[in-house]
Amino acid sequence: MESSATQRTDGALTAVVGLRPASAPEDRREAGAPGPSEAGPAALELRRVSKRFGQVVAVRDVSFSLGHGEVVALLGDNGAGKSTVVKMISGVFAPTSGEIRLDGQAVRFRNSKQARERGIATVYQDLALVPTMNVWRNFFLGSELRHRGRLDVKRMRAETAQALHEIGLRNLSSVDQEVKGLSGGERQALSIGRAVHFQQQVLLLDEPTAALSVKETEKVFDYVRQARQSGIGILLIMHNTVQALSVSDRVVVMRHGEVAAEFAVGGDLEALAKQVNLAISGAA
Ligand SMILES: Nc1ncnc2c1ncn2[C@@H]1O[C@H](COP(=O)(O)OP(=O)(O)OP(=O)(O)O)[C@@H](O)[C@H]1O
Repeated sequence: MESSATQRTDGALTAVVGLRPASAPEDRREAGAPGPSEAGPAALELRRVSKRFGQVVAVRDVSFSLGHGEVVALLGDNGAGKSTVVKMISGVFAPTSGEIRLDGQAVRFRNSKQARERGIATVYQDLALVPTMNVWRNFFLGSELRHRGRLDVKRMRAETAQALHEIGLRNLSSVDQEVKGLSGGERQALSIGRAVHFQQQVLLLDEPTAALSVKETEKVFDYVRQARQSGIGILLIMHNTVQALSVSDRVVVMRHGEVAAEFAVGGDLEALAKQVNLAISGAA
C-alpha cells in the first residue's frame, strides 16, 4: 500500500492513502451509478469557516468538500467542533467568517428552514420524527401531497412504501404503523429515505449509529450506501473510526476546532484506522 502525507500550508497534516483495492467504496458502487464527481463543483464546500462564541473559538478556518454521491465522515473527540460545523451547514448558526458553498454557490442561511429549502437534510441523534404519528405521515411531514384540496393519502402511502423499499427497508409491516414502534435502524431508514425521495443535495447524519446494535448499524450503513447511489452527498458525524471507515470515501479529522487531517479511504483499513486515531488524539 502506498501512503503519502503532506503538510498543508495551514499546518494541518493531510494524508492520502494511495492504492485502492477492490474493497474500496468506489469499487463497491454499482456500475453506472453516480459516484463522487471528479468534475464540476462539490455538493458542499466549506472555505476557511470559523465560529466564535464570545471569547471561545469553537471552529477555526475549517475547509473541506463533499462531492455528489460521496460519503465523508467527520471524526474527532468530544469538543473538537463537529457539532458546530454541522450546525453552521444546517443553518442553526451563521459562521463568524468563511464561506459555505452549495454546488459552487456561496450560501448564507438565516435559519435551518432556509438550509432545508436549499437541499440540506439534517438528521440529528434524536431524529426529527413524531413518534405518535405513523410512518407515512412522518415521511411527508411538512411536504404533504394534496389532491383537489384534500390530503392525497393514497399517494403518500404508496410513495412512502416505495421509497423505503428503495432505500432497503424491505420488512416493514405497514406504513400505517406508528413510528414509536420502529427500531432505531428503521427510523434512520425513514429519515435517509425521505432525504433521497425529496432530492436533497446534502444529507448530514449526526451519530447515526449511536445506541444501535452491530446488526442495526450494518443495516444503517446499507441505507447510506443506497442513498449514495442517488447522487446525494452524505456527511457522517461519527465517533467510531472503524465504523466510519467501513462506509466512507474520505474522512476529515477535527481537533481543537480545526481540520487536523484528511484521509482517502482505501487499502489496509486496519492500518488506516490507526493513522486516523493518531490524528484524532493529536499524536500524529
Ligand atoms: N453555544 C456555545 N457557546 C460557547 N461555546 C460553545 C458553544 N457551542 C460549542 N461550544 C464550544 O465549542 C467547542 C466545540 O464544540 P462542539 O459541540 O462543536 O464539539 P463536538 O466535536 O461536536 O463535540 P461532541 O462530540 O461532544 O458533540 C467546545 O469547546 C464547546 O465547548
